[in-house]
Amino acid sequence: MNTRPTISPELREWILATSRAGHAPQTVVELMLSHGYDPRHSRSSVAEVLKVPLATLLADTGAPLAHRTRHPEAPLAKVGDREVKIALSMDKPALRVLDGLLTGEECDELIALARPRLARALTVDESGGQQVDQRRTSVGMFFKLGELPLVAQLEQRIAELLDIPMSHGEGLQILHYLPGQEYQPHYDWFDPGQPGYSTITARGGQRIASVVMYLNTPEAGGGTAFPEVGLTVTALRGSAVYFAYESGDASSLHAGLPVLRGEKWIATKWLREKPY
Ligand SMILES: O=C(O)CCC(=O)C(=O)O
Ligand SMILES: [Fe+2]
Repeated sequence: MNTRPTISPELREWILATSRAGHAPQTVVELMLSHGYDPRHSRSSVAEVLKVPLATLLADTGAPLAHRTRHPEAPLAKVGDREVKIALSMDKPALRVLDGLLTGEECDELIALARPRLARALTVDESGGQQVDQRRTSVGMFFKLGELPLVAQLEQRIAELLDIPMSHGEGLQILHYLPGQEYQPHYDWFDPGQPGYSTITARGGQRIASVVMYLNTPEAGGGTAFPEVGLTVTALRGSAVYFAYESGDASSLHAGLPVLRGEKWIATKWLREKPY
């Protein structure tokens, strides 16, 4: 019996390109599964094209492996052509302040790209739908994953810094706050007890970490507060706060404090445990 998989030229090309982009063979398998490919076919195709032993790829089933982020270590992390400063580290919640994650020009360009597309920011409601929420009064928009070269470049930088495939990221969200606007204390992870939990996590699973990037420096106010640990991260153009919250860490409660003067622009990247 011929046990070699039938692999279309397109699929072969995609597997090679995905591997060249830095994804491990197992991740390529997971990506295929998330696109609806049959588990056995995914595994045998990746083994064949990337010339890795079939036994090194998980025999399993269709359920992609849960992934964790790596917390960057002080003092510096080199990612591509950037040197990011780890200005502050905290264990609980697992948190890092990342200085110089973006250049000033990148911040300005993101704002310019997002500005014409802003609408009132929503939150996820109990059943997994989107809702207007009094706790969140900013306006915002989402870029699709890799939608523009700058967006893709930033997503690649975050993926490398946190050692998690780009495919685990939700689309980049841009938020704009004016004086008085805020995002009241909340968790970014989804409560397993809420009715819409299985709908919200059907794609990508649970959220495991967030990166909030500051695209400008508000004149006053607008920091990100972590009230459980008495920490406020200053919103400074080009810097970011990364925090992770495995198994729904309650210490990751946080808030976008009201802007007092000026305005505030952020880009938020949420990461999931599985390809999203
Ligand atoms: O505005 C901030 O500083 C925090 C934003 C935030 O918590 C979020 O986008 O989930
Ligand atoms: Fe948040």
